[in-house]
Order: sequence, then structure tokens, then C-alpha cells
Amino acid sequence: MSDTRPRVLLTQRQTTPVMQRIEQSFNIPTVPDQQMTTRELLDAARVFQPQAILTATGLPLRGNDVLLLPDSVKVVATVSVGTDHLDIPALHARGIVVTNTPDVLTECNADMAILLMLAAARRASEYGALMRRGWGRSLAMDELLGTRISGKRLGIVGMGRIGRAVAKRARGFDMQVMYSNRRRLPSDQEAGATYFSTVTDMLPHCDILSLHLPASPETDGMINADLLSCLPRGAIFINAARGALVDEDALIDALRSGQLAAAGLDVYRNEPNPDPRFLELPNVFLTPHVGSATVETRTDMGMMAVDNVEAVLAGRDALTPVRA
Ligand SMILES: O=C(O)C(=O)CO
Repeated sequence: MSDTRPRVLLTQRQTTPVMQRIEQSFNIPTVPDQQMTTRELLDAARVFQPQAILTATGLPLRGNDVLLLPDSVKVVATVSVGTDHLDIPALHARGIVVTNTPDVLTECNADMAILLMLAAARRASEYGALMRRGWGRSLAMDELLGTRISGKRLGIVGMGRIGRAVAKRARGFDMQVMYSNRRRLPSDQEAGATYFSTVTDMLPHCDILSLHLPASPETDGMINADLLSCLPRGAIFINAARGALVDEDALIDALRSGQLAAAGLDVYRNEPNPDPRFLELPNVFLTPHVGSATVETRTDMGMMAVDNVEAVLAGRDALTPVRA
């Protein structure tokens, strides 16, 4: 008997509970172990004629790719909050609903920013490397010292859901929180943080700078040499948002010159092959874009994507549509 369940193409595996739900509800082709490439996705879509595609960051679907999707596709659900890998206007122009997974990853992503902050400030890369080389002798009282983050001035660029969750955690460290954002937040959301209408005005006051805004043509490369030079010498730079926000040549120069004491990076311009110069810098703590990578959060994200697919294919409104 032919399988009449909706056809859904997965560009990669999801967590076990999400896979179980998908396998019960949908007709799916074999799921690859690694995330598909754009070419593989387009080939699989042509053959399978899915009504829905479940995808994620790291798999770009640009204008020309979108034109090659079969007419069967009604919804593209990305298991991510960021949508910069998708050409939203091109998808909408084809009548395809796009959904993402906001909110459910806020806490995890904020945890990641704090992890990067502590790791960068407390020289986790260097300590880890020393342990692996062989510790061998006691460190001198003034050797390999990090920076205390408690009580320091934290500048947050982008005070959306994730920025506010970072601010909440930072208050637990008695940090003095500042933020720059398109608009000032109401005082209950601001929770004592100091507002700056421009990033440039905020930078001279920051011991630590953390980015929490989406990638877009307007924010591309916004953290450049000029802005980095506005930070106090020896500041710490954190990016758990998007690599495209940063001019990486300028970041590397600032880390080499001591303008920045350290950086904690989860995201890069060229993923999954970041600029190799980062690997040579001892004062950078690097992780492979894992801000949402916990069992709980990845399951919540996958379930939300499936809820969206089910809603759209049943003719209902998507729960979390991405608007133009
Ligand atoms: O959901 C996203 O956009 C992410 O980058 C997850 O870390």
C-alpha cells in the first residue's frame, strides 16, 4: 500500500524523540548522517517531491536554489532561530511558508555566551593546552593569570530575547550591564542596564563586549577595526551570534596587538572551516557553533519545527512564521 502521509525531507538527523515523532507522522526518505549540502538537498527534493523541508543553519538556500525547489514544497522549517541562511523573499515569492524556532533556545544560547565569557577571561584554552602538554610544575603566583568577570562592565549589542537572558545572568555576577539596541527597552526589561543609542558610544565603557543580534546586510561586518579600537585596551570580545557580524581580519589584528586581551567565539564567517589564524591565537576560546547544542534545547527546537510543518500542511497558520 502506498504511503499517504505527508512527504517531509530532512536535511539532517534530529534528536531521538524528534525522529520518533517524525517517523510516526511523515513519509521521509533516508536521512543522511551529516547535514546535506545545498546541491544534495535540491537533488533529493527533485526526486522525492516533499511537501515540507526541515533544515538548519549551515545549509544555504539562496535565490537561485529556491527557484530549483519543486512546486510540491509548501513549508521550509528551519531548526534554528537565525534565518540568514535562507532567502526569505525568494521563498515567499514562491508561496513557501518559512518557519524558525524562536524562544526555545534563548536560555541555552545565553548560557553559551557566559561560558565563552568565563572561558576567555579565565584563559581556559591555555589551561587546557597546558594540561594536555603535561602540567609538570606548579604555576607561579603571577603566572597565566586571567581576568575576574565579577563586577566588570559588560556591553551587550542587541537586547532581544537572548541579549536580555545574558544580562540576567550577568547580574548574577554583579556585572554592570550596558546595552545598545535599535530602541530603548521599557524599564522592567531594561532591569537597571544602561542604554546607549549607538554601539560606538557604548564601547569605551566596556570591559567585555558580547554580540546578540542577527546577521543581515545592515549588520554585516559591523564589528570592524574602527569599533574595536573604541574598546578600552585589553577588553574581551564574545560572539555567540553570527560570524558575519565581524570583520575577522580586524578581530585577529586586535587579538594579536593586545587591543583585545581575549575572545570567546562560537560562530565564524566561514563555517565549518573558520579562518585558521584563529587556531594560532592562544587567547581565543573556540567552539563549533554549538550555542543551542543541548539535548533539551535541540529536542524543543525539533518539536517546534515539526509543529510548524504539521500546522502548515493541515492548512492552519504556522506557529512561528518568519515574516519578510
Ligand atoms: O538557532 C540558531 O540560529 C543558532 O545559531 C543555534 O545556535
